Amino acid sequence: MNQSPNKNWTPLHDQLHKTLRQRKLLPENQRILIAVSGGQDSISLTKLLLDLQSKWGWYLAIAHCDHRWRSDSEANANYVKNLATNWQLPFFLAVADRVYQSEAEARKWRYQTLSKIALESNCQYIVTGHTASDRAETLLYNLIRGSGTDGLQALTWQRPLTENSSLLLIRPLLEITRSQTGDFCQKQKIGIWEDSTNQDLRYARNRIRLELFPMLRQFNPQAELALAQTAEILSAEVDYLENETEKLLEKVTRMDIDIDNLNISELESQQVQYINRLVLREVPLALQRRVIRRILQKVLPIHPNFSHIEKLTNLIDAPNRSQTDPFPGGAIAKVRHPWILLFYIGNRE
Ligand SMILES: Nc1ncnc2c1ncn2[C@@H]1O[C@H](COP(=O)(O)OP(=O)(O)OP(=O)(O)O)[C@@H](O)[C@H]1O
Repeated sequence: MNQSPNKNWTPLHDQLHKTLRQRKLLPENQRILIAVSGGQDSISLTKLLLDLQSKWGWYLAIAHCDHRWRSDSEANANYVKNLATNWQLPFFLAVADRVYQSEAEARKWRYQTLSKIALESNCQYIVTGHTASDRAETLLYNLIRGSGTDGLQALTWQRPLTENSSLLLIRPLLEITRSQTGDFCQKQKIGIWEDSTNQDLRYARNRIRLELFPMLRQFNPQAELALAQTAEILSAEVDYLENETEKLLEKVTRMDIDIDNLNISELESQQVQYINRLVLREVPLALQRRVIRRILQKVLPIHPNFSHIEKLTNLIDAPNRSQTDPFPGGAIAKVRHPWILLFYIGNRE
């Protein structure tokens, strides 16, 4: 890219410009709401987008959510407000009506609030400052908790935020590390609001960042980037597999074989999910497991784990009349060639 006349232009500007162009994340002339916490990542994102604004013709605005969690929450909000004023950007503040008990609850409120502000101000995009470092940490965290490959996708470039509107959440900094945003703020002489809870080792995420990652860097100084790239590769693979699973699921559960001769009166009070073993036998194990997991998600009262999925997958090749011991919630699966019959009580949907 040609050198910009802006003397503060940096390689990070070039990198983001390239990412936006290649991935088509934020098209020209769109209205964009930037979620700004006041930390180095979202501040860097705001400054970078502001500097790129004239090239892309965007409308930009800032939103900050005050969770009222910390004693300095209001000062934090004022800090972001002043920044918006200095940069001549419209500013929206939302203050939580109550103090949410868990991080998950607070996050839910934040995304709902940001969506509302975006819709009211006619913005089609909300952008956040999630970085490659966040992606690497999420990947590790999910890996340790055994979330399977879907959890390993770990933060995607974009996702829809609401069901009935086209509002999108975009994370443009997923190839930029936290140390890069730190350097950027320092060199651009932009102050940041340090969130004191980021140092609190009672939070698992902080321990991963402050204790685990320094160790991992001893094995590979680029550990964060390596993990973030792995998340990127897995993300595309999971998308592909999920598409295939969706198509297969329809075939596997379609009732196009005569089932009249199956004696299922023994469990009349229960519901039955039919699973076509002949179709499943023709596909790779990776897809068998995915289809089985999707069926169990619908039927079990809890999230199916590895052993639940294996138990049912094993019936694909098991002798006729084999059956499993009960799953949580009492569901039982029986083989009645060519079907697996999964008897269960109630329905999660
Ligand atoms: N209080 C806030 N107000 C506005 N935006 C925020 C706020 N907190 C976080 N964000 C946005 O979310 C991004 C990620 O922040 P952070 O990692 O602290 O949140 P998280 O809750 O861990 O992430 P996630 O939202 O993915 O669960 C920030 O870069 C910023 O864009």
